[in-house]
Amino acid sequence: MTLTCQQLLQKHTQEWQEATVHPFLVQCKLGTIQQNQFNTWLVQDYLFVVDFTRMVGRILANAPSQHFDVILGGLVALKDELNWFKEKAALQKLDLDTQKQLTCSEYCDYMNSLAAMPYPVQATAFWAIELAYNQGWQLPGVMPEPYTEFADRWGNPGFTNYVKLLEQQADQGLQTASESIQHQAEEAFLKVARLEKDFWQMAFNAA
Ligand SMILES: Cc1ncc(CO)c(N)n1
Repeated sequence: MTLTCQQLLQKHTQEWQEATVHPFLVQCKLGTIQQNQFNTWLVQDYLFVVDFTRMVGRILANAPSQHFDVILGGLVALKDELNWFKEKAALQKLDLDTQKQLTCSEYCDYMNSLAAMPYPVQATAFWAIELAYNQGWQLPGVMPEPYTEFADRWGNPGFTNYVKLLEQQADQGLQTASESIQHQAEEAFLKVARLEKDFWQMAFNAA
């Protein structure tokens, strides 16, 4: 039996719900999130995306060449995203040269540790990380200013489509993977879900 991304979502609905539905996002939607909470998220997510970009670069190096198109598209989007984060931080006079909080640090360490894992595990984690933000920012519905563009960055239809392509690539990798590798992919999915939940809570705690 081969594992698929959809099976992971069906098997672990509770964990995935906790990864993608959080008071932080609800309060962005309501416009009641505190500036301190939002700014903490902004700075820590920039630091996250720096290490995420490194992870995607390493995944590209392991991927079959048929997967390059989607991954290179992702890297181009990350080039834009990193510059966008810097602009947003500058507008709020936030210092990006800041220490990672513990949860951010744990997430980045985990992404670094994926370097030693087989490609299907990496591709599954990559898909899960992007899906978490795609669904997380999309589920609450249209957000008020100044959060509209944040929700749109990860919730827009083009991003949804990109995540579907990542899913196809992960599924393709899993199709020929051993049971042991499929098990590692499931563990990676659950680890990402837990770290996503903790990341929202980390920012929320800044109140
Ligand atoms: C914590 C976190 N997860 C996922 C993404 C999506 O890239 C992000 N920017 N930050």
